[in-house]
Amino acid sequence: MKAFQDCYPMKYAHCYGCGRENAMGLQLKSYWNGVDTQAHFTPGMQYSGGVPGHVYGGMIASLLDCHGTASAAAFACRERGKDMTQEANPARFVTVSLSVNFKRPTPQGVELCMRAQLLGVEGRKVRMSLCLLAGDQVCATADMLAIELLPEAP
Ligand SMILES: CCCCCCCCCCCCCCCC(=O)SCCNC(=O)CCNC(=O)[C@H](O)C(C)(C)COP(=O)(O)OP(=O)(O)OC[C@H]1O[C@@H](n2cnc3c(N)ncnc32)[C@H](O)[C@@H]1OP(=O)(O)O
Repeated sequence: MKAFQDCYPMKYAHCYGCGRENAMGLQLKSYWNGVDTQAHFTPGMQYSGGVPGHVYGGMIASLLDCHGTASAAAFACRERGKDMTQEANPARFVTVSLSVNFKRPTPQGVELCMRAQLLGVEGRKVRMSLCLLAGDQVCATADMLAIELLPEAP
């Protein structure tokens, strides 16, 4: 299965969180999970929060952010009757609003799962509900608004 981020043109493949061309980055990969989307990632021990054994909150926000923008593009393509993974130049989205609710400490040393659910597409706007799980425990939830970038001038 092709990851959403692997569909970004080379020019947009350098994001710290999800760019496949960023060797120092996280290289997050997002996929369909039925009608929703998901991604998995195990943060290294350097992403410790203040409490030993707990993941840094900024890392949690980054994982939700990058999974969210990729999901926004996939959801928007689907709403338009297209398959993002088959598009040569798919829609490109950026985050304008991300509100994270840290519900419980996120443990280090385990694979985390990020999920996104579409709430609605309105023109260039995609609203989503996201969550981050460790095993079956929801550690964080988020509301996100992503906006589609206008097509580049030739
Ligand atoms: C920058 C990178 C480029 C490359 C992209 C490549 C993409 C493929 C790689 C993806 C990689 C993933 C990356 C990880 C996720 C990030 O971290 S993205 C980086 C963080 N986000 C940003 O830097 C976004 C900064 N903001 C912007 O660039 C511009 O405000 C935007 C979003 C392009 C919109 O500007 P615009 O095209 O001039 O549109 P504008 O008319 O201002 O707004 C359109 C609509 O959005 C609404 N809106 C705009 N901003 C907001 C806001 N902050 N809150 C609420 N509503 C808003 C407006 O009210 C308007 O609504 P309507 O009036 O249509 O109802």
